[in-house]
Amino acid sequence: MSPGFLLIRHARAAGQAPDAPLTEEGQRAAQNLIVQLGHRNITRIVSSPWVRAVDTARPLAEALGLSLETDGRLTERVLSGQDLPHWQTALKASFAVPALKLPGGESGKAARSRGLAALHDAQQRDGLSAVFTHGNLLALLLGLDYEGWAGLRNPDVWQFSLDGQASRIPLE
Ligand SMILES: O=C(O)[C@@H](CO)OP(=O)(O)O
Repeated sequence: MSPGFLLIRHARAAGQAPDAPLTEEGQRAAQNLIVQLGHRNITRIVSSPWVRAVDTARPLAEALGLSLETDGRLTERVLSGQDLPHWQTALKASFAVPALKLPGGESGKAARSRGLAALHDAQQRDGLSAVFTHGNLLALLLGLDYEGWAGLRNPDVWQFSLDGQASRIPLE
């Protein structure tokens, strides 16, 4: 059986667009992941291709001498194709009703399913796979509710296994 995953939400970023970069604080936090996580048995690194996720993963990948793979199934879940004035209410509803699909958006159920497929393909027999992704998808993978999502930080790191066990790894 695979030892499982470290699921990591990217460090603080300057925006929500796919090309939004990390802030300076975010860059420092990404560097800090080297000392926070470098001693764990990470043998593979897979990231969402969006800039803020890749740039969070890169320092750790370089420090460990691992290649940085990307997987489009780890990109953020888009809640709606339109700007929603009450997006928190919509997001709360989507956590409560996983099949809920807003126009131009992706249901929580569909997002979770492609995220799990990416994890399935990222797993290693002999070590942890560090998987860098985004807040909403991370919450869906972990099985958190709206309040759990709201409590996530940037970055946030969780140990996770495909049988559903999840525990947060505190960062210093
Ligand atoms: O907060 C989140 O859940 C998402 C929203 O798209 O963003 P991020 O990529 O910043 O985690």
